[in-house]
Amino acid sequence: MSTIEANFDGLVGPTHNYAGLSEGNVASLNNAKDISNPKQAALQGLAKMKALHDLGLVQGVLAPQERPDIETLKRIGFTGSDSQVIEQAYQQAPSILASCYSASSMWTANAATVTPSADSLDNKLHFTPANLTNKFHRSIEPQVTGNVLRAVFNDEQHFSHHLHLPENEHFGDEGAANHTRLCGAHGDNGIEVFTFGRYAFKKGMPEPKKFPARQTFEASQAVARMHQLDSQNAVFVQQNPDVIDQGVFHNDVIAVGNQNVLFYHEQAFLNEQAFINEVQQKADFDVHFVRVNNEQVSVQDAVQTYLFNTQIVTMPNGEMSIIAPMHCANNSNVKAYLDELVTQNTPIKSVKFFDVNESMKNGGGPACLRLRVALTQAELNAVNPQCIMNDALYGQLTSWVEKHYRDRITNQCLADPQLLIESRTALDELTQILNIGSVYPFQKS
Ligand SMILES: NCCC[C@H](NC(=O)CCC(=O)O)C(=O)O
Repeated sequence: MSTIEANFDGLVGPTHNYAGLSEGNVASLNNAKDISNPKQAALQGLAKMKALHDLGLVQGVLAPQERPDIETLKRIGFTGSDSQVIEQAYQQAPSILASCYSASSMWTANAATVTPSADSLDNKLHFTPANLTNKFHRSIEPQVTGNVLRAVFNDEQHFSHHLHLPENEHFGDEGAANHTRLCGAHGDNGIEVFTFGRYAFKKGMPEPKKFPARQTFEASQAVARMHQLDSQNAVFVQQNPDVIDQGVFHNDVIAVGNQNVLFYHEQAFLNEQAFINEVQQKADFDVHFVRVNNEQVSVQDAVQTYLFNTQIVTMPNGEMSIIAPMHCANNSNVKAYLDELVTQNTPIKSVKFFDVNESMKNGGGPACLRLRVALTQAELNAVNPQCIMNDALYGQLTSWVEKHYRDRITNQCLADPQLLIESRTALDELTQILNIGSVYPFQKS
C-alpha cells in the first residue's frame, strides 16, 4: 500500500458549551450563551468519523482535553479544593472560568502543524503543537495536545515531536488551519503552503483593522524551519486582511487544498497572482486551481456556510469528494455552485453533507474538526492502533458518550462541581479505550 492521508478528528469533550470566547469568529459570538448539547456534538463528530472510515479512508481519533482546567485556575490564584476553585472562579471571574471549561480542543485542525516525511529533509514526520496564543481559552491547549500526539504517534524512529512555539503573540500559531499541502500523490515531495495574517517584527505591513490576525509570518517560518522544509517546498502567503475583518479568522474558512487541488475564494489571499505563480514554479506536478469568484459565492456566504471549511478527500478509486456541512446544502446559492462544480473538469466528483451543527455554532466545520496526517505504510503501522477508527471502536466510543455525556449545558452549569467529576471519570475511561496512558494533569497528581 502506498502513502495515504489519514484524518485525525478531535473527539468533542464532555464540557462542550457556547461561551462566546472567539472575537473575530462570527458564529462563536452569535451563539454565545446558547444551550449546548455535548452528547449530540460528540455523536455528530463520531458519525462523521465513521462515515469516512466506511468510505475506505483511514480515520483516527484524538482525545479531548481535561476541562475545566483546574491547574490554570490555581495558577491565577484560585485556591482550595477543586470545587472551591470552581465556586470562587464562578463568582469572581465567570468569563475566565468559561474559558477554562471550553471544549475547543475538538478542532484538531488547530492542534498542530504536520509535515509528512516525504517533505522533510530528515525523512521524519514532524508535529508542532499550535500555541494558539490569540485566545486565552485556546492558549491552554498546547501542552496536553503534545502529550496526546506523542501517545498516538509514539515511535521516535518515524515521528519527530517539537515543543510549541514561544507563548507570545509575536509567534501566534494556529496550526494546520493555516497550512495546506499540495502534491502529486500523497507520498511524493509536496509544496507546503503556510498562510499568515500579519507580520510581528516588520512595521507598516498590511493587517486587519477590526479583528485579530491570529497567525504571524514569523511563526509560520519557525514551523517550516523546525520541520526541515527546503525553500523549494515551502510557500508563505499572507491572508487578505479584509476577509479576516469579515470573519475569516483562519485561512481554512476560505481555502482548502488536497493533493493537486487548491479550492479557494478569489479574495482569500493578499497577492493572489504572485502566490499562484510561486506555487506553479515550485510544483513539479499540475495544480488545479479551483477559484471561486465573488459573483459565484460571496465572502459572507462562504463564512455562513463554511463552503471552504470542507474536507476534500481522495477516495480509494482516486476521485475526490467534498465533505461539507449541511449549511452548504441549505444555502441555495452555495448548493447550486457545488452541483455545478462536480460536473466540471476537476478531480472533485461528489459532495457529501454532514450535520455537525453543534460544532458549527462555535465556528468549526468539518475541516476544523480534523488534523491531516499523510502516512507511509511503515508509519501507519507505528501509529497507536487503538486510535484508528473501526466498527468496534465506533461502538465503544458511542456507548462511552451515551454513558458519560450530558445533553444540555447552560452557562449556570459551569458552577456545578459535579461536571468536573463526570468529565474526569469519562476521560479516565477514554484513555484506557484509546490506550494512550496518562496524558492529563489529573492523572498525574
Ligand atoms: N477551527 C475552528 C476553531 C473554532 C474556535 N471556536 C471557539 O473556540 C469558540 C468557543 C466558544 O466561543 O465557546 C476558535 O475560534 O478557535
